[in-house]
Amino acid sequence: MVTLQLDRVSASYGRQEILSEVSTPEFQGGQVVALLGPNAAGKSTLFRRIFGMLKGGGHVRITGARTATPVAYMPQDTGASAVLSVYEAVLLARMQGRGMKVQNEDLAHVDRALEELGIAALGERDIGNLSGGQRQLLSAAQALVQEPEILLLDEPTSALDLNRQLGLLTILRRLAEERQMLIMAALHDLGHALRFTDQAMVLERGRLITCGPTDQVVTPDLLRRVYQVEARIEPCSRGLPQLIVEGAV
Ligand SMILES: Nc1ncnc2c1ncn2[C@@H]1O[C@H](COP(=O)(O)OP(=O)(O)OP(=O)(O)O)[C@@H](O)[C@H]1O
Repeated sequence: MVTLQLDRVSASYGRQEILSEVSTPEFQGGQVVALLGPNAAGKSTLFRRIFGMLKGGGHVRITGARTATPVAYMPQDTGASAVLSVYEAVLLARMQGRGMKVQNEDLAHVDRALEELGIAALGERDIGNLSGGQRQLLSAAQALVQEPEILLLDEPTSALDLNRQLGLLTILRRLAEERQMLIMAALHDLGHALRFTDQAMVLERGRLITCGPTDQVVTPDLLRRVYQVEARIEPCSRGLPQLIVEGAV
């Protein structure tokens, strides 16, 4: 089973250190981990560091991977400038690192990713003409079609309507279990974190301030200290944890 552990991971842009000695316990395939923290805390920077786009101190330890490139990364902003159809864009993502000889299996994976994310009907559309939410679902399809063992998602639901937010998070939860994939998602919606993730890690000004089971990490105290909001967490009528924000501190 794939595992990911951060050991005193640091990262800088030029001389400015952004991440400082971030260490975590070992996360495992099948888990969904929320990466939390206020704006500019360093969440995207941590993803770039894990993905290998940024170098820095410390170690990103990945063990038990079946493939040479086990990590896929869905960045936050996905401007689409190339003249490609949605289908072609997902196929191109699929072929990254696999050469250009497209097999039937690759096409089947593209179909499945588009189907799973509910955008199969957009296959022929030019990626330049998609709405923000459609583009976000396309990015998720481009990441999933690579069959990653570790999937890093930077605010994957930020442009989606409520129904699609729940839909995407439900699919990710299921895929993590079915494929024993480790998913790490940066989220600003702490209610979603409570509902859909097993573990949570919180960055503040580039430092990890807490990490553990989400229901032990996301507490009124954390919301007050880190996010400066007063909030309660209560079970909804279905017994699921619900975050009720009362206001700014
Ligand atoms: N390419 C870059 N060059 C220089 N500084 C950068 C660069 N990218 C990000 N930063 C800075 O690094 C810090 C962390 O940014 P990062 O995008 O990692 O935060 P974040 O937690 O993802 O924020 P948000 O929730 O607002 O998306 C910020 O102060 C940001 O201005």
